[in-house]
Amino acid sequence: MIETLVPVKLVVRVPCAIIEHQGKILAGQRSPFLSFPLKWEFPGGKQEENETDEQTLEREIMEELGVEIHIIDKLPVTIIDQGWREIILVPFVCSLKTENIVLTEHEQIIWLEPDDLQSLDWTDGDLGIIQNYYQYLAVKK
Ligand SMILES: Nc1nc2c([nH]c(=O)n2[C@@H]2O[C@H](COP(=O)(O)OP(=O)(O)OP(=O)(O)O)[C@@H](O)[C@H]2O)c(=O)[nH]1
Repeated sequence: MIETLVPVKLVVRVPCAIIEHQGKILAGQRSPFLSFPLKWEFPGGKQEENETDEQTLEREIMEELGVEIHIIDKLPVTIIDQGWREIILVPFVCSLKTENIVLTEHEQIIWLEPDDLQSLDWTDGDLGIIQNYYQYLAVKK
């Protein structure tokens, strides 16, 4: 019998928020000291045990931006295969329930018109999320 060792791949589920406010969308720039330094992302983070996607998102947004959000819609997931791990990005369209943003992790944030989102240097996978968001907006019209 031939035995082979099948490497186990880490799977990380990451709910993230496309936050709409006054016609603009929030993008966050990652810290220079973390993975994907200075890349742009939709705020969010890794799911913890026994959390729903929505609970993770509300917790992460409170931790990272200090605000509460309304979750409006869920967009298709995007999977990023990094070889050693797979990141399942779960994007939600959201609005702000409270508005006083205090940054605890991001280098900076920026509010952009939807059409301008593609001008930033996003983390892998986020351009797919942006395309899905455009389709969502087109159907909503
Ligand atoms: N929140 C968020 N994370 C994203 C996006 N795109 C993307 O690839 N990611 C990746 O998903 C993971 C989110 O985990 P995290 O927010 O806890 O960040 P982290 O730096 O502690 O994670 P890491 O050091 O394990 O990479 C990161 O590796 C991040 O780079 C995105 O749009 N939003």
